Amino acid sequence: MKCLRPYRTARTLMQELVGTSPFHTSATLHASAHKSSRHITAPSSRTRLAKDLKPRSRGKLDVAPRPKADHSNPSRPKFTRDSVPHEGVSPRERGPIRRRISAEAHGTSSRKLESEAPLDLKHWAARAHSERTDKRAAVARRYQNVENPLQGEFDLSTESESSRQLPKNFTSPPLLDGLLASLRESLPADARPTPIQALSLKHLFKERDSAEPWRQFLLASETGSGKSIAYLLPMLQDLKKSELRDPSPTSDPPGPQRAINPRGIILSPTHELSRQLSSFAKRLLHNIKLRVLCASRANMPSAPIRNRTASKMAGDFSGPMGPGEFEILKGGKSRPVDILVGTPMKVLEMARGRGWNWEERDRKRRLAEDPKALEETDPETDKVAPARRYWVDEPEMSLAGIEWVVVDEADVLFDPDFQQSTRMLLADIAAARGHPVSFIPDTPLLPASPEAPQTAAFNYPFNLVLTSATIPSSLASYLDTYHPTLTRLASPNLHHLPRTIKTEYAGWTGGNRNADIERRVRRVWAEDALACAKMGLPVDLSKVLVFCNRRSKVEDLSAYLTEKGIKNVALTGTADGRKRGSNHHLNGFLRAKTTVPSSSTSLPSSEADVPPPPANPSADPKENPHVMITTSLLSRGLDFSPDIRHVFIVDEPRNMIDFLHRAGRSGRAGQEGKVVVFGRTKGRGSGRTEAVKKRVGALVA
Ligand SMILES: Nc1ncnc2c1ncn2[C@@H]1O[C@H](COP(=O)(O)OP(=O)(O)OP(=O)(O)O)[C@@H](O)[C@H]1O
Repeated sequence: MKCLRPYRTARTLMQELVGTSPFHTSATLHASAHKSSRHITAPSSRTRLAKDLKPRSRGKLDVAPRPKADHSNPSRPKFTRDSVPHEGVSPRERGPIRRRISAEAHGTSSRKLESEAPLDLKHWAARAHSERTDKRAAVARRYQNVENPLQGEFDLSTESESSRQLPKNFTSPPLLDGLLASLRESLPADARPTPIQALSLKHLFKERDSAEPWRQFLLASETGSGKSIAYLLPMLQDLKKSELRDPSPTSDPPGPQRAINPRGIILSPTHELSRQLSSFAKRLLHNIKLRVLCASRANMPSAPIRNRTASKMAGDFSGPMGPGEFEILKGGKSRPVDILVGTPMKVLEMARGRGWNWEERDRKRRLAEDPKALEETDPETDKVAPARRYWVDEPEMSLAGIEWVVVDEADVLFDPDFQQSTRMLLADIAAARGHPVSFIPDTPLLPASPEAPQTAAFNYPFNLVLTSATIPSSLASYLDTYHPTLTRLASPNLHHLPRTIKTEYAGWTGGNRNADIERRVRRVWAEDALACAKMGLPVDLSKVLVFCNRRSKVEDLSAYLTEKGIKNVALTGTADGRKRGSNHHLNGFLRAKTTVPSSSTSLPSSEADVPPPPANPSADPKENPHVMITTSLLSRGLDFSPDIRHVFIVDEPRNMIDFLHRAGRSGRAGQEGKVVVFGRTKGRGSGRTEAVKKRVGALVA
């Protein structure tokens, strides 16, 4: 008799066909959730925030005291949630008393009375209120047990008495009149130094000590807290003062004379940030007349040009160039430069000569394309074929006069992608100033062995200022080893979200994710329109910044929103707009030069005062893009317009450092902002969202 085939489930059938189970058992789900949360909870030392900044040796740490709540400030957001629902009396206070009296009068239990009470509007409101508060208390209890990644961070008990006596305004110590005037033009009239600026005023303005002329500082404070002013003011003031002391130095700086001889350099990770910083520095300098140059792509191409002949390359340098003058290649206009702003690679290119690393880059490129390409031997000489020869231009910048170096976004510029060029440049400057420091290219940035930390210290012959909103453990241990005398200045809110940023979570519906994002954008605009209509103000729709993890996702979402009639700007590393020498591709999203955040908003006193809303074509999202979609490229340092009140994080943040920087593009300088984190709230992947929620919850100040 023919034997019956055993009963096979759909699962086993599929397993046989595809070789693995396509279904998720609870075990595999758990494993995948565990794997994904491990991805977030066990970051490497590069992506893990440092637990403290206490120097292990001679360096100092100064943490600004926590500012006291200023209730008199009208710009402070007023939270009306949980306000008492009726007649100004809390139902929590009233409820039990009424119940007690009634229970006594009737001789019954309060529980019974409560259930029998008629459900009028007041009771309903009281019950809704207590349900809400209970729910919030439950959520708070849930997050109480979350391990705070920053526990023990910046123990304020170590704060010295003197750190409480921080300058309360920008005149103390006196800034140069011209600098103070420019600063006042750039900030609101009632602006006071932020904690990091107060620390800078206290520590960075000290007169140079002949015994220790060069100092090293770390400025660490949350995003949007004014670090740029904290380092620009002391640097600009010092450079101006030294110029006033010695207007025409008789002796040129040592070393070869070059077209530009800056006295200060600001390094940043992107061209966009360099341009914004240089234009901000220009605004601060227009009264004291120092000169700033941004070394951006506008000045010269930065990629190797393969079919470039030597004569064409030489042609770029037509025109006379004298010491202290810089021949702008396109304009042909020469001008002296005091401060240069640029990326480390760009500045190295100017200091070493264009093309200095092209041979090596070409070799690496060819090796990446075909590992055997460079092994081929030349049949005539029987030698390994050499890499292609490139023209190396004359260096056009001298590093010998540099007195200040600022490394903005230090955690990026000391991460593996940038650290080699950053350290190479610092070593070049030290060598040009006659005090070489040891630098071995290709060595990874690792702390030296504990036995020899002091011998490894870098004593650079210039003032060095490092700034960042996040200090990863790897950077903290590097600084301990190589910069033992570094003075660390930190704000009390470091490694937390700015207080003005609220977080919100949005669940995917399970359908098209792009459609979910579109719906959310439209909801933001509907809320804005309603709020404006209520106040009788012209419609002012928020701009939304959307962060994705991958370029393909940026392009896909951009195409979808365009199809749905939402104009947007999609910006990835290879975007054409980035190749121009300006920030025009970010127009409408970056803080405008003339925009000064107002600390007090005056509202119309009555409806009769409300002027008719003017037609503003730029406020129409169909005319003007109100959505920018990008990757982490634009998450660093850029000062976005206060119109950006919403940041959407649509892909799970890679780590909390990334999250803090992305979220920090809104809610800058005390403005309100909201970060909306998308994730799965049910089913597969919801564990990952829960892990992100916990991590983000720990960052809320
Ligand atoms: N004391 C102040 N009062 C009011 N506004 C200020 C003050 N200091 C700076 N600002 C404004 O705050 C905004 C953010 O400043 P800035 O870009 O320097 O922040 P940041 O700390 O460098 O941020 P990030 O970490 O994102 O780079 C700027 O528009 C600046 O003009």
